[in-house]
Amino acid sequence: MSVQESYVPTHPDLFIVEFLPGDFASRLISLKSFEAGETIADLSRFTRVPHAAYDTIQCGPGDNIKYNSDLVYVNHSCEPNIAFDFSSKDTSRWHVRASRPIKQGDPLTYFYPSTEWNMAQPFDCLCGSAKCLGRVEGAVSLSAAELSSHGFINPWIWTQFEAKQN
Ligand SMILES: C[S@@+](CC[C@H](N)C(=O)[O-])C[C@H]1O[C@@H](n2cnc3c(N)ncnc32)[C@H](O)[C@@H]1O
Repeated sequence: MSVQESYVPTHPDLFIVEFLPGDFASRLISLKSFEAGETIADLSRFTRVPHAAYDTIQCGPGDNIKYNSDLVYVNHSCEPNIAFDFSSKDTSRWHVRASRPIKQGDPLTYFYPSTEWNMAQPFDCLCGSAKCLGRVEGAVSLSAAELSSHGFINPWIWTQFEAKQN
């Protein structure tokens, strides 16, 4: 059975996965409109995993989680429309929110270096934005200006960045 055939939506009221041919070409589409700053979903389904992979997200240094949800299909964009916020010490407050207005039918994207310090699977970005950085390897390879011009960045990434400077 293919991934598509065995797919069971985790948030059928919020998202739909658009399965596209090619490696890692699928994407997550919003079924609703959101205002900038609006919370879209909590991240309560996550589980911690020991190693970073293409389908994990970093919530702290050496701290990787699996979403266990459709959110794994959110692609990177250098001009993203959502943000994953791991800034609270209380994990029940971790959430994903709209970083700019989102219309029903828009693909959902976030800026991967906002959570990924050093990515397990770097790639050449196809986001098509005028602000595109090209190669996406994680925050470790970005300058302060590059890091600060693509929306929200998780505080622990800034902490790593400052440590690297010193
Ligand atoms: C967690 S997956 C996202 C869902 C993925 N598109 C899929 O079909 O499974 C992350 C992978 O998607 C691909 N990807 C995500 N955003 C991309 C982008 N802007 N340009 C090119 N590839 C991207 C990369 O291969 C990346 O390692």
